[in-house]
Amino acid sequence: MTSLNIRDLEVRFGAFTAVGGASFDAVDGEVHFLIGPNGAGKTTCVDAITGLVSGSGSVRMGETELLGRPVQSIAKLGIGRTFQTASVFEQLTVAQNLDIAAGIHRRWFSLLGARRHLGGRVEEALEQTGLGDLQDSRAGTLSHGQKQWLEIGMLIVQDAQALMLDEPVAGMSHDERAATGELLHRVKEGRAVLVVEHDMEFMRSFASQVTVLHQGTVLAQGSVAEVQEDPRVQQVYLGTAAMPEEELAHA
Ligand SMILES: Nc1ncnc2c1ncn2[C@@H]1O[C@H](COP(=O)(O)OP(=O)(O)OP(=O)(O)O)[C@@H](O)[C@H]1O
Repeated sequence: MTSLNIRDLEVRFGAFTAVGGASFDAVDGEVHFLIGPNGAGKTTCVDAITGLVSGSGSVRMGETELLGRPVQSIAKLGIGRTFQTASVFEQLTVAQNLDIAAGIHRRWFSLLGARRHLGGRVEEALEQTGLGDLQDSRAGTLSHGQKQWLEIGMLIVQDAQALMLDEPVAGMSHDERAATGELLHRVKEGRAVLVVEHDMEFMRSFASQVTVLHQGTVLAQGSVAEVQEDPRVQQVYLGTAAMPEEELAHA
């Protein structure tokens, strides 16, 4: 069972404290949303978990402490991450992108050559992401949403045990958002999924657990209903221009 346990996480940039002692758990079987107004420290938390910035406190995956390890070491331990802008090889096909992510060591000309038998994890990723019909399409021809799914597939083939997704549905159509939410619920089995998100409708529809950050600290945690009913959460969102008007109506 994969469990990410974040305790008293603190990240400073010079004299400024971006994350001031945040604690929360992301466990497998749940899609855990990290929400909060602009500048709350969401991305900085993920940066600290994945080793991009230094932090103090503790981030454990099982018994393993992640803080203090370099980025590559954390990735090798099975912490995968996507960014808002998908980074896929646009000239290569969907299957070739997955092959490369899976670390199949072959010469480039053989990667670019004729179709061959796909590995089991690649097949699994194609099935989970729903990209099976597009496996021979160049990644550059995919829609924005499909590229994000391919990136998630690339984490699946790397056998990532914990997925950190930074605003995965930004710029997606309504249908792509729904498909992404369903994808996250497929991949959450056996994996911890942590989603940084501003889209409150998406969060309400697909969050198993929610942590609300505000000014670098945890304001509230719980189910969607619990955090929505929390007066402190309502105050933070109603007292800020960080959410679009239609979202304020729901907050
Ligand atoms: N490298 C850095 N140097 C200095 N300050 C930083 C750095 N990175 C982030 N910050 C500051 O830390 C705070 C938290 O930023 P962070 O990006 O984590 O917030 P966020 O909740 O992800 O916001 P958003 O939703 O707008 O992306 C912000 O005030 C930001 O300006």
